[in-house]
Amino acid sequence: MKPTTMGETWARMGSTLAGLMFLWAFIQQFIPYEFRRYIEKGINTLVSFTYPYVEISIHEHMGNELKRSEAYIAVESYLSTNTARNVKRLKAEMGKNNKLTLSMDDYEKLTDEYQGAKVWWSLNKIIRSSIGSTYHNPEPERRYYKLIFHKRYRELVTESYLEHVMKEGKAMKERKRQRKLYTNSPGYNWSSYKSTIWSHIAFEHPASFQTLAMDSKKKQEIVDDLVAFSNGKDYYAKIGKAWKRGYLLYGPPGTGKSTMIAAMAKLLDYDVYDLELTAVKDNTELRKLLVEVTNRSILVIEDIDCSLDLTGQRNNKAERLSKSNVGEEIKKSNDKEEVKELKSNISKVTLSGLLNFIDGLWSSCGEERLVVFTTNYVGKLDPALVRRGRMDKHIELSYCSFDAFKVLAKNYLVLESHPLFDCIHKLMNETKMTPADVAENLMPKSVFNDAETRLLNLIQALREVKEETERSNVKQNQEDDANAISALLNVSQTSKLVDD
Ligand SMILES: Nc1ncnc2c1ncn2[C@@H]1O[C@H](COP(=O)(O)OP(=O)(O)OP(=O)(O)O)[C@@H](O)[C@H]1O
Ligand SMILES: [Mg+2]
Repeated sequence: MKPTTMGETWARMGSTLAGLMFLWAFIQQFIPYEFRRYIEKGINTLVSFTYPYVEISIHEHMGNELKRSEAYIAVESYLSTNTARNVKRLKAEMGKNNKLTLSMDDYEKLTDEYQGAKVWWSLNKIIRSSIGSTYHNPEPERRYYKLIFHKRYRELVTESYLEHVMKEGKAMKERKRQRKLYTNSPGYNWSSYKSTIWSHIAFEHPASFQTLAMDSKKKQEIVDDLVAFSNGKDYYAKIGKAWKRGYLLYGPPGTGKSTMIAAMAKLLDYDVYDLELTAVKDNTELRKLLVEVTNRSILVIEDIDCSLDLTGQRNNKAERLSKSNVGEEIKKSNDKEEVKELKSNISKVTLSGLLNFIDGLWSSCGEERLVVFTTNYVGKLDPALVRRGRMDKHIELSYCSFDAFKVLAKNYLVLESHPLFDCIHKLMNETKMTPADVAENLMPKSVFNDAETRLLNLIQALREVKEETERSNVKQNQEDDANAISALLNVSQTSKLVDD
């Protein structure tokens, strides 16, 4: 690619055209309408005769498509290769390994050569005027690339060059890809200036399946399942199933559910979309969000039991107001702003709306996607939500086993074995401690903490948990005995009354 040499030509052509337009605007008011149509038609024919160039536009969004066009994304990465050298105004974005990826800025142009043919690319935008735009909520912008080439290269460009651009662009995008963590913001005004309703940051979570503490056989089974899924394009097409898979991760807090999601993303090199369901207004907004999710990604809904009420109406997470309370509050309130805020607390995301995306007709949009739900209380979930086909694989993450402890010891202490391991093994069979708590005890608490001190800390903590469990078991037994005795006494008193 070479820097544009067309600059002056464009400028000259622009001013000539502007002059002609002005002249035409002036004289057309003296010409009757019928003649004007003929003249305009004639001018168009003349221009197409004399203007030897062909133009192709590639829009970021086609028609009513909600997703960014794949062709646009491919052109963007194809042109980014030599952009840094050839273009003066650039946009920078964080790429792989903390390196900046550069692409051309709006209204920049550059020249490319392909098999002896010269072509010109430019990045333009259309600002659509809409009612109600303000400084904070400006007009929506629609970007598009324009490709210009001489008509004698029409065949070469349409049949070979564009294919080359698509292929190279997609390959470059994949090479430079930095994994991203996306999230949705509450009450987002999606018609505004941003082209996407997800916000993202670079995703560089250090967790991997090597560092994940769990039963090694179970871990291998999950890894095999994930790898088979990511290589399963042809298989899924053959059996007529959308190329996606659902995982339900359940278990007590601190057992590694979120850590496993990070490990999954690292293993498959996928992006993560962390969907905060309580921030989604209704099913329409949910649909807009989900069609924007890119391929090769994991859609995550954490704590699904807290996000969605199983009657179909969303629960307000934590202490938010319940629907009936909101209704009461709205009636009482005189403040318009407060009423607006209270109304926005009423959500309309339904269970059926969510299910429709997981395996309804909408699920077929996009491919190579994992859907992961996490919960602490698997029993609370609606069977419809977690049945196979929706959540294909159910994975229980539980308290730390000795096998899992060995992984943590390797991660935190770089130890494969130690004489204290036997004692820990025995205590772990008798107690329940989460991997998060085990990991915390293995962390250095000062610079002088060696591996042995940290193992002793863990033993101490395990003993405390064991004693606490025993104490609460004794208390529970005493309560049970007391309840049984009072029940017996009640029965004997009743029978005495009956006898009397
Ligand atoms: N199985 C595990 N392997 C390695 N580290 C773990 C594991 N489980 C927990 N941890 C450690 O404990 C911390 C908390 O774990 P994590 O956030 O994955 O738990 P969680 O199951 O998602 O909990 P919650 O249900 O509260 O969301 C992690 O940062 C990690 O360091
Ligand atoms: Mg979690």
